[in-house]
Amino acid sequence: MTTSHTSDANGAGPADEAVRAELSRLRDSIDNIDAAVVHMLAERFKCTQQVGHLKANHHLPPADPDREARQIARLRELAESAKLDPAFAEKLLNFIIAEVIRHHETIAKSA
Ligand SMILES: O=C(O)C(=O)C[C@]1(C(=O)O)C=C[C@@H](O)C=C1
Repeated sequence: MTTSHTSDANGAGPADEAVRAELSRLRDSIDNIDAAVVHMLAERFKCTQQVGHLKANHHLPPADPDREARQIARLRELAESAKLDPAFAEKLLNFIIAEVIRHHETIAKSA
């Protein structure tokens, strides 16, 4: 059914157009945030690669559980004050650190 005051050629009316514009605006911001996350992670991995070489050169173990415990406690507090689920923040950090430890192990094997 087509009614000229609510629909255009695609069956979308003025309200749908506003919704599409809002969705597009929000998605532009999401794309910018995702790009920032990628750039920040790339910088973090540049640092951790250096840590990996330092540890391998000085025969230090790839993982440091005490350091991780401090990082998790700190990140959970930051998450809480930012109204982000602390459990999610912890899972994300653990996911990143697991990848870093894998890199450290690769560096140590090739040293
Ligand atoms: O700080 C270190 O010792 C690191 O190797 C870096 C890092 C991290 O990614 O933050 C990774 C592994 C360790 O278990 C703890 C922290």
